[in-house]
Amino acid sequence: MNLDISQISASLQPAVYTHDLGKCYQLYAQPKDRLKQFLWRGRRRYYRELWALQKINLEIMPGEVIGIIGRNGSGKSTLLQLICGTLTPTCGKVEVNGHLAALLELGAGFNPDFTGRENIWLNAAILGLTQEEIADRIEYIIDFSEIRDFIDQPVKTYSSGMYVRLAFSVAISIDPDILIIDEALSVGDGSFARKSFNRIMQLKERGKTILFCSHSLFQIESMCSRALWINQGQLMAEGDVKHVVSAYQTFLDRSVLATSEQATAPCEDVMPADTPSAGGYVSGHARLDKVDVEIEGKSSRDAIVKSGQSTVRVKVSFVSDPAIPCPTVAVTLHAMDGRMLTSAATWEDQVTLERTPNGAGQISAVFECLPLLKGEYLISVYLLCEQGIHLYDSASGVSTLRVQQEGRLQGYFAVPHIWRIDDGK
Ligand SMILES: Nc1ncnc2c1ncn2[C@@H]1O[C@H](COP(=O)(O)OP(=O)(O)OP(=O)(O)O)[C@@H](O)[C@H]1O
Repeated sequence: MNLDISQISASLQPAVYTHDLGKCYQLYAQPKDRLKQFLWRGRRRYYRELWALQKINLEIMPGEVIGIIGRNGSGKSTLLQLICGTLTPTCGKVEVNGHLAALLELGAGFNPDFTGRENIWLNAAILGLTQEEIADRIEYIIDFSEIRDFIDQPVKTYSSGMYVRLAFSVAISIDPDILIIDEALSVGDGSFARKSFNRIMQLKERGKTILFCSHSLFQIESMCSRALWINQGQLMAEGDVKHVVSAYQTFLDRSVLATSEQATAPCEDVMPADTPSAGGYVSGHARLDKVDVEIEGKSSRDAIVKSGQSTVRVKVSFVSDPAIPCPTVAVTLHAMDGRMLTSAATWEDQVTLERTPNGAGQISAVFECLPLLKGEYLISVYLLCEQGIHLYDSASGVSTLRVQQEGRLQGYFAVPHIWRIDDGK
C-alpha cells in the first residue's frame, strides 16, 4: 500500500485556523475628523476604536459544520468576512486550507450594467474558476438560477429575487471545500429557497466544511455539530452545539435586551412570492393557509385562559406542493418580552401530517389543562420541511393568552410534582 504522507498531513490540517484574530474599526464622529486624522498623521487621535472582534482562536477541521451565534452586532459577520478575506485583520492571523465559497452579501460582486450571463463569467472568475470551468458550468448555473429568459438582460433590470438566485447559483457552482454562509440559508423565495437549502445540505452530506451564522438556534441545532457563541467581539463559548446553544439561550433569557434579540425561534416570515398554482401552493414550497386558536372550543385571538384548567387548541391549515415531502409543524409559546418558553413539534413527536392530493392538510396541537401560570403569553406557528429544518412559513403572535390563576404561585409554569413528608429515613 502506498501512503502519501503529504496527503495525510494535508487532510489533518484544519480547514480554517485563526490565531488571536482581531478586527478594530476606527469610528469618526464627523467626516472632517477623518481628514484631520490624516493631516495630523497619528500625532493626535480623532477617532474612537471599536473592536468588532478580539482574540479569536479557532481550529475548524475538514467536514465540520459550525454554527455561529450571537446577538446583533456581536461580530459574527466580521469573523466570516475575515475568514473569507474580504476584510483584513487588525491583528492575529487566519489560514484557510481549501477552496472557499462565501454566501455573504449575495451579488456584491455583480456589475449592474452587465447582463446576467456576463456577470456569471465575471463572478465565477473572481470565485476562482478557470475560463474552461466556467464554460463547462455556465448552462448548469443558468438552469439552477431559473432565470434563463432574462439571462441576457442587464442585471440592473432584475428584481431582488432574480439577483439573489443568480448570485447563489454562481457561488454554489464552484463546488467549494469550505462554504461560508451568512444568514443566507433561505435564499430568495418560494421553491428556490428550498432548492438552495437542499443544495447546501448536499454539500454537508458530502463532507464539506460549512460555517454559517444564523439567528435561528433551531436551525443551528439541526445542522451543526459544533457551535461558536460570540458576544461583543469575544468568543464566549465553543463546542458541542447543544451546550453552546443552551448557554446562549440562558444568556438571552438573563439579558434585559432579550426582547429585541428573540429571533431565536425559526424566525423570519417566509412568504412565497412565486405564482401560486390552482391548488394554492407554489411549486416546491408550502405555506400556512390558516391558523386558528381555540380556547375551550371557542375561536379567539385574545383569550382568557384558566391556569391548569383550560384546553388550548392551535389549528393549523396549510397548502403544499404535493411533489415535495409532507411538511412538519411547530408551535411555540412566548412570554411577552419575546422569550420562548416552550415548543412542540410534529417531527419531535413522530407525528406525520396528512394532506389531500392537492397538498392541503390540517393539524391541531392540543394543550390540555394548560399549566401556564398567570400572565400573558403569545403563540406562534411554523411550517417547516420534513426534517424540521428549512422554514417555509411562519405566523408570529397568532393569539395572546391571558392566563388567570388562583393562588399565589410565581413563575411561568406549574411543573408536575409531588410532596413527600420526609420521615428522616
Ligand atoms: N465597516 C464598519 N465600520 C465600523 N463598524 C463596523 C463596520 N462593520 C461592522 N461594524 C461594527 O462591528 C460590530 C460587529 O458587527 P458584525 O456585522 O460583525 O456583527 P454581527 O454579529 O454579524 O451582527 P448581525 O447579526 O446584526 O449581522 C458592530 O458593532 C458593528 O456596528
